[in-house]
Amino acid sequence: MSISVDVRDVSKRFRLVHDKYNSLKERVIHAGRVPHEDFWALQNISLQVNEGETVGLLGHNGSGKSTLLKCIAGILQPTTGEIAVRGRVASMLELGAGFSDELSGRANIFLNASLMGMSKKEIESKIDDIIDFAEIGPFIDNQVRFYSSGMYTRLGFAVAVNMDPHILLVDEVLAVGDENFQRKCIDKIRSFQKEGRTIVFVSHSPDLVRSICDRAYVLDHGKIVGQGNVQDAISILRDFQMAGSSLVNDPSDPANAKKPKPSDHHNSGEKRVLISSLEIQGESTGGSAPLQSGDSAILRVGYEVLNYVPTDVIFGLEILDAKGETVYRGDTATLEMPPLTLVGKGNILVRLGSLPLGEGVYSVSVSLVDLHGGTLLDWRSLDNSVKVLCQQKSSGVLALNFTTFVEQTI
Ligand SMILES: Nc1ncnc2c1ncn2[C@@H]1O[C@H](COP(=O)(O)OP(=O)(O)OP(=O)(O)O)[C@@H](O)[C@H]1O
Repeated sequence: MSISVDVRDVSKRFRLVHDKYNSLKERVIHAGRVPHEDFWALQNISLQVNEGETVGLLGHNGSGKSTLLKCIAGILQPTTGEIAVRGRVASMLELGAGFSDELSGRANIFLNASLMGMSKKEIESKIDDIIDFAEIGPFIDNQVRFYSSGMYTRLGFAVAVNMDPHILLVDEVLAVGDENFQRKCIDKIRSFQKEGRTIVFVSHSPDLVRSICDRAYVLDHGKIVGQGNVQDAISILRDFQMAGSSLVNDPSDPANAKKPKPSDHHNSGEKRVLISSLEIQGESTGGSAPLQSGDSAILRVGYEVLNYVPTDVIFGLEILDAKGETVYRGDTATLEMPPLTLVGKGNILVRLGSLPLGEGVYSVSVSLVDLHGGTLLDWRSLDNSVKVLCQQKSSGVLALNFTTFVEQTI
C-alpha cells in the first residue's frame, strides 16, 4: 500500500507580534525591530496516511489540527520538517477559506478550481454538479459576502469534492451545515472511501470520527500524544479532556502537581482503583427510565481499591452532548471540595441536582485521580446512553424556563 500523505518531523512556528514600541526612546533602542514572541503551534509531528485510508485528527481547541491540515494542503509552509503528498489535493478548510468576498459564487468556483489545478474546460463540465451539490440556487451569481455561513460551507465543500481529488482534507465543515447537508456530505465522503480516495478529517465530534475514520491521531499543544484505532484515540482524547492537562505542562510547576497525567491511564497498566460500574437514575423516574429535564439525578459509581490501601481521590465529572461537545466539566479539586477517601469496595453516590438539559441523548464520564500523585486512576463513561426527555418544545442543550414582560418607556 502506498503512502498518500507523509509528514516527517514537522514543526510550525508562528510569530506573535506585540504592540509596537510607543516612545521615540524605545524605537531608537530597538532600532525598528518589531517586538514579537515565537509560538510553536506544531512540534515534531510525524504521521503517514496510506492511500485509501480515512484518518481523523482529534484534539482540543488550539491543539494544532487546522495548522497541520493547512501545512498538508500547502497553504502554510512548515518551519522545519517535510511533507510529501501524492496526488491532487482538495481541501475544505476553515469557513470560506480561499473565497474572495467581492466575487460571485460562480466566479469563486472558477477561481478555486483553477487554484486546485483544474482547466477551464474541466471546470465548465463540472460547474452544474457543483451548483447542484451546494444548493445555492439563484444566489450563485451573488457576491459571496452576502452568503450565510451555511451557504459558504456548502459551496466550499461542493467545490472540493467535485475536484476529483486523490486526497481530501476536511476541517470541521460538517459542524456548520444543516442536518440534510451533513448527511449529503457524509454520503459523499463514504462514496470517496469506496472509490479508494484518501481523506484526512478534522472534527471535534468523536461520534463523527468514529463513524467515518479508520484510525485517528490525537493532538495536544501541537504534539501527537496518541494514535490508533478510533476507539483508542477517543479514549486518549477523553483522558486529556478529563485531565485538563497536557504532556507539555511542566511537572515541576506546582500548578500542575495535582493535575492528572492522562498517559498513565493507558501506559502504566498499574490500576490501583477500578471504576467497576456506572449508573445514572432520575430521582422521580428511577430505574433505567429516561431522565426528565429539570429532575434531580443520582450517579452511582461503583469502585474497587485493588491494593486495600485507602486512597484519596479527586472525582471528575463530564457531560457531553450527542455531538461530543462538552456540556459540563468539573472536578472536586477545581470546585474546592474535599477529596474522597476510598477503601475496599463500594459506591460513590453523586447527587447531580436539577439537570436543566434539553431533550436529547448525552454521554456522562467520570474519572478518579490520585490526589497525591496526580495520576489518572480510572475513568468510565456511559457513551450516548443517557436519554433526557423534555416537556418544552424548545431546542438546544439547555432547557430554559424564561418569562417575558414588557417595560414601556414612553
Ligand atoms: N496565523 C497564526 N498566527 C499565530 N498563531 C496562530 C496562527 N494560526 C494558528 N495559531 C495558533 O496556533 C494554535 C493552533 O491553532 P489551530 O487552529 O491549528 O488549532 P485547532 O486544533 O485547529 O483548534 P480549533 O479546534 O479551535 O479549530 C492556536 O494556539 C492558534 O492560536
